[in-house]
Amino acid sequence: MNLAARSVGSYRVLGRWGVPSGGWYALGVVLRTVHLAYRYPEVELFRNFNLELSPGDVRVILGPSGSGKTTLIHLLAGLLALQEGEVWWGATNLRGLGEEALARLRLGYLGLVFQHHYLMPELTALENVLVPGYLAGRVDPAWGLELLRRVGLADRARLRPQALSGGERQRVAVVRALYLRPKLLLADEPTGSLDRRNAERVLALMLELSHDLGAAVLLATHDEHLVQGLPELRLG
Ligand SMILES: Nc1ncnc2c1ncn2[C@@H]1O[C@H](COP(=O)(O)OP(=O)(O)OP(=O)(O)O)[C@@H](O)[C@H]1O
Repeated sequence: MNLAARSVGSYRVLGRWGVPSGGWYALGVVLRTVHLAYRYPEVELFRNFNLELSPGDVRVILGPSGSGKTTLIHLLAGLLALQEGEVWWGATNLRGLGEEALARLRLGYLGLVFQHHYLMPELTALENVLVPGYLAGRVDPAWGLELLRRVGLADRARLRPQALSGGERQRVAVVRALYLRPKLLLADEPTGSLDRRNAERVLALMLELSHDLGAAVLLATHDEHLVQGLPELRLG
């Protein structure tokens, strides 16, 4: 698979044009970090971390185990309290948002994929895909089925996770994350528990579907080989 040949949108660096933060400029930005820093008592993970994603952009966060990838994804998702710096989703600064406002915003704005699929075992593949729809009051089985078809799983829609392969489960998780057409997809080692062939397939489908739905993608992984050719930032 030649990922380098895939359309990955534009790659821009914060401050390249010296444009000030906020205002009209923020409308075209899906995710922005400004001087982000994080440390645990024993270790500083990153400092002055600046990142900007526009609609359709794809960026990889590369780093070895323990370099802070998961911590960074959690900060960007608003799942971990900020220490220093800012995280913006479009024109909204996450700092100062209450839990309830953040949860409401997250539902429509953000898709999340983790190494583990976190599918609900008692629900079918299609029902799992529809879970965000129930939470947001936007249940559309035809759309869920269409997305499953896009990742080659239309004939698996009525099966429960235990009847699916690892790669199939992860494709369902990707579809669930994209069901509400989020502006931003954050993926933390989404292929970490798959073999090479399945990892490549899941990654390719995730990028293709995100691209078609207009979502910017930030993907954290330690696997340099898998993401060769995609624009990257390094931690650690
Ligand atoms: N709650 C915590 N308290 C103290 N240290 C922590 C905590 N969570 C993570 N760490 C440390 O911070 C560092 C970064 O952890 P993190 O999980 O973000 O890295 P990672 O790059 O995602 O690693 P991996 O690829 O192994 O999942 C590690 O050294 C970890 O031990």
